[in-house]
Amino acid sequence: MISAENSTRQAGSPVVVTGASQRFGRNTVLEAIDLAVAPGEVVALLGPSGCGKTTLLRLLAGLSRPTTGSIHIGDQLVADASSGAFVPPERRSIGMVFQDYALWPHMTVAQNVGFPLEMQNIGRAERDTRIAGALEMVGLGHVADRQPGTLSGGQQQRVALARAIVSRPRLVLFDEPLSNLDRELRESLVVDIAALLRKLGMTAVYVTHDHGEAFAIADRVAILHSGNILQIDAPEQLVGRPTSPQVVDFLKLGLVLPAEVNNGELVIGGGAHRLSPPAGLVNGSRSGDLFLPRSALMASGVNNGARNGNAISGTVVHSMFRGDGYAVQMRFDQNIAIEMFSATRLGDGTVHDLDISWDRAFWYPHDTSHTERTHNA
Ligand SMILES: Nc1ncnc2c1ncn2[C@@H]1O[C@H](COP(=O)(O)OP(=O)(O)OP(=O)(O)O)[C@@H](O)[C@H]1O
Repeated sequence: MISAENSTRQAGSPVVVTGASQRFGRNTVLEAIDLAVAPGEVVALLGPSGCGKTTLLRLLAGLSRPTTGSIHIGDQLVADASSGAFVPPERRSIGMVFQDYALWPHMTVAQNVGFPLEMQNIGRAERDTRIAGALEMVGLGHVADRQPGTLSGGQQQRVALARAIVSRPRLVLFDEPLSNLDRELRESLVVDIAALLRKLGMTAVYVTHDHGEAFAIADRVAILHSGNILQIDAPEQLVGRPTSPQVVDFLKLGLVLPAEVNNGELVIGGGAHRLSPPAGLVNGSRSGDLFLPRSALMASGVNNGARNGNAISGTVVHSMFRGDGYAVQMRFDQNIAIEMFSATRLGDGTVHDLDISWDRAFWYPHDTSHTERTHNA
């Protein structure tokens, strides 16, 4: 159990990234990223493999230089592509926690945790007090004299966390820190890390590809896709008001159906489905993506062949028992499927109508003259 009850609250620094891009040869991995992290704020970078999360973290750490743009940590300009200014990692006052713990096996836990303080030439007595304090905070005061190799994975990651915070850095960076741990341990440790960061008021950037982890730890989550930040918002806002179909798709929030608008009707899949949206939802555009969150869809029974503009029919791929009901995979088109919850098993291959609550639907117009997404609430 991590405890921060006796620590003094300290504020981390703000971080401002302006127009930062990263190119490797002809490959642009990050495109003109703007990101502002407030003092004491925890921001998660969430996105699929290869979207540029670690690359952005490495820029913040000073492990690589941006091709364009600049980065401030607090008042310090730590990287600026146009002037060539660059502050190396050891002079940025940052703590880092990696996926593989990166502890020194030949040192004791206390020596590992005290290493950043030694680098800062902090005297022995002060060092010992701070090491003991940091180990206490991560609930590992009793293993100070052990070697990391004799500890469990979860304990080793707590040692790495103690080492990252012991020198009271301005910013703590996490790169998929829980990926090597089993699910139960991940869930408990993420809650503990979040509590510790909040107690200490530390600014943190946390890279993960796990939605649950990002939502549990972050004040705001940035969704990265192909080197761009698609949306950065509080978890509730991301789920409740996604600003693009890509965000919906990545977070698996429901059904995204590309549609043409014809005489007020939404024509989907070349006419396979025809829906009658309420006035105002599609707002005069000719085509777009209709987003129906799971909460906007309710199974209303086996389709009887009749056309209903307020329901969409899908074919059950399979129903899987999940203890409190069934996870049902439904297919609407060759490439469009979602997983839904049903209290009863729905027969494989049967066609069901899903009633649409239009007040929960979103519309993302394709037409450039209608770039705002609309929501019918
Ligand atoms: N030093 C490098 N030279 C060339 N390409 C690189 C270099 N570092 C990263 N890349 C490329 O940049 C892209 C983004 O990599 P990055 O590690 O930032 O992704 P990520 O989102 O962290 O992915 P993952 O979740 O798999 O770690 C990848 O296509 C990767 O191959």
